[in-house]
Amino acid sequence: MDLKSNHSSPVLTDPAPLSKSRLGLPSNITPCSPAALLYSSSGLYLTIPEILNGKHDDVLVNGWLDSMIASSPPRKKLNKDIISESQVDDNDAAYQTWIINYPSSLNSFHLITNDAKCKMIALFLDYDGTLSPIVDNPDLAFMSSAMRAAVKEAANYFPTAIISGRSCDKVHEFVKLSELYYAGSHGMDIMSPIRVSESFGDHPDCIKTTDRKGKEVHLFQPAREFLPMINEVYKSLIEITNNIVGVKVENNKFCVSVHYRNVDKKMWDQVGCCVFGLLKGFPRLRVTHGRKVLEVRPVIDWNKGKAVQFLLESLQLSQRDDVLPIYIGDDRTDEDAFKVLRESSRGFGILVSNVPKETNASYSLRDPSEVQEFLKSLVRWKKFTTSQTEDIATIKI
Ligand SMILES: O=P(O)(O)OC[C@H]1O[C@H](O[C@H]2O[C@H](CO)[C@@H](O)[C@H](O)[C@H]2O)[C@H](O)[C@@H](O)[C@@H]1O
Repeated sequence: MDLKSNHSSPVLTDPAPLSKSRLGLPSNITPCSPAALLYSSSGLYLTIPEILNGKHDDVLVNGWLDSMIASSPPRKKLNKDIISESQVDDNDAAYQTWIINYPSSLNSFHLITNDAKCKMIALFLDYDGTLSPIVDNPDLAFMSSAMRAAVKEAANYFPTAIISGRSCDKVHEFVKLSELYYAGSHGMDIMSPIRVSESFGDHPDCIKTTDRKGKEVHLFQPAREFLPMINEVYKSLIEITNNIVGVKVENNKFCVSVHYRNVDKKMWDQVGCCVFGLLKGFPRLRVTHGRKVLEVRPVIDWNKGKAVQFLLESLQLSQRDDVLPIYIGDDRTDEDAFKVLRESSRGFGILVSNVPKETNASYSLRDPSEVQEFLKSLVRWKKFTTSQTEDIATIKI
């Protein structure tokens, strides 16, 4: 990736913003009744009752509503009283088949360390669902102190970055570790060390600033020009979803999350209608699906995968054959990072999931507690191999 040769903003040349195909809708259908949706990027001319009166026909429901449902698999029920034995068996059988292709990185730890022999591991960690368990209230997605200790210890041995959909500030508030690198807003807000190499240093979206400790750093914000638009959309979304019980709209600086986890399933189409309807007036914004969340973000060619490449370059690790990047994440947006690693044949992704999912990751872990165990195992292995190397060096002397 070379941004130096092209100093334009990484905005997609053909954004195809919110086309019907992008929404998964056939060409003869608009997401919501056109008469009901009169938005412009500078103002909103629609009241909630109008949206609620909009027709939600089958085709509409089979479009983004299906995506909303598909991206929100139910949490696995462990209580056998609630689901039948045969269902439990079916689910387990599907998982057991899936895990053959995406083995547990705890059970296949020897394969991973074999790969990592004589290499420097670079760790990339997603936050929600990876370092902290998924909870109903996004404001309460705290990380346990045991997990914090495991990440801190890992960062002592491997360059470690958090790449999250949340704003940098918010994820830093949760993680509270200054020894890490942070990429917020799905990688659209990166604070990285000052580079010796110039390939990003003089990019117009990359400025020099100081971090919380007063240290000089580079701040890379490829979507900076979208800030006023994102704020406008954030305010409008709060307003138009106001009547839908359980909706939560979260400002993540360069993107907005619209959560429907606590919304009655019957109302999900109305959440979708509000979001996709509003965005008809903002062709430079698009929606991606997360775990019971619609994420509104700029149509720019930037994602968590690009953020991984950017950080590897910033840390001057991208040209080295002896670096093994490992990315751990649970969400659809993490797939961009898994894909980058898979396609470059450098390192690999680990998907955090206890249900079978289509993925570009190579390994899996069931939940954040297994992530914690994996990080601790990596550190134990690293300490052991380092002490062995030191022993050999001592014998030679
Ligand atoms: O990239 P991530 O760090 O995984 O962030 C993705 C989104 O995570 C958060 O939402 C998710 O976790 C919440 C807390 O467990 C949960 O309530 C919600 O349903 C999940 O979608 C966060 O609130 C979003 O802003 C992030 O974009």
